[in-house]
Amino acid sequence: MDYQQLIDEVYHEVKSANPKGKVADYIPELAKVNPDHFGIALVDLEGKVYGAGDFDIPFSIQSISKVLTLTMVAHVFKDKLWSRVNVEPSGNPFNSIAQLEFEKGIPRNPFINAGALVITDALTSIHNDPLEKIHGFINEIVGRTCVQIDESVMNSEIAHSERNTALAYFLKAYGNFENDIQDVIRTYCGQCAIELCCADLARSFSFLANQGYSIFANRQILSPIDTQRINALMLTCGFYDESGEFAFRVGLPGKSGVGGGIVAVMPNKFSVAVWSPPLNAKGNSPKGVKALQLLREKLKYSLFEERK
Ligand SMILES: NC(=O)CC[C@H](N)C(=O)O
Repeated sequence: MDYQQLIDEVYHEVKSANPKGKVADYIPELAKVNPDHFGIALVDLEGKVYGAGDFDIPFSIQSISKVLTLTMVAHVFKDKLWSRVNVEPSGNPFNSIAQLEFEKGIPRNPFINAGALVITDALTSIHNDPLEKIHGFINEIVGRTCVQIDESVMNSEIAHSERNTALAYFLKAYGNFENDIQDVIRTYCGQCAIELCCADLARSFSFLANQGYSIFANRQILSPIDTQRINALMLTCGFYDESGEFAFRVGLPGKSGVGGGIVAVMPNKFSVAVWSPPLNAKGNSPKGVKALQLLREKLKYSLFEERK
């Protein structure tokens, strides 16, 4: 399969279909991004990068960071972590407060905001400077020092963090939060404000396509079973209340963020990242979803069947 030809075709077909969305503005600083950016990068298991469009321009990874923080604590906490966070799709918006109360402070999964706050809290319990650790980890799995934080996005999100802070207080009220709430919110906003380009994002997720081994870090990041679990979570929960739709249309484990990025993996084949800032009502990028759907349809194999 000629991956460069594949993503060039996808890029041009999506550009001409031009599905519409609206740039997120509930974090005011995010609304300033140029909505016309569009890029795709695919990384094969030898580490070769194939790019189209704005694949080398950094953007705010937002909720995509939740997969990487989960990776950082998964092996430390083993099964104990899963008593603090469930593994079911939420079917609700990513920042729902009602669901957290209804379920007595145990978030539905680690990719909605409440679950991600528990993960960042767990990370804060084991590291003095968790944000530094997150940077170091991402640089390691990308294979170069590339992580930067958009301070204005971070400060904008901290200044508008009422909902996330409310979620953290709910968690604390149910005894599911160990650290200082403002410290954890700061780290959480910092991890969401990390900027990566599509190429580096796809490189950072390569270990999830490779049974937990990162060819960029030259080490096993997760065991094969934990890798399979994180991929299962991405497949069932990676797109908030549109996770079923994404599995139906694309059928790959993936994660979206309100910066307009989506990253997905085809186990044992490649990782791929797409970026287009406008979002649909569920907080996912319509161009990104379309691109991944077309890409999947053009392949002769899927997650569920090998090439004949
Ligand atoms: N869906 C997202 O990307 C949400 C992340 C965003 N930083 C928030 O907490 O609201």
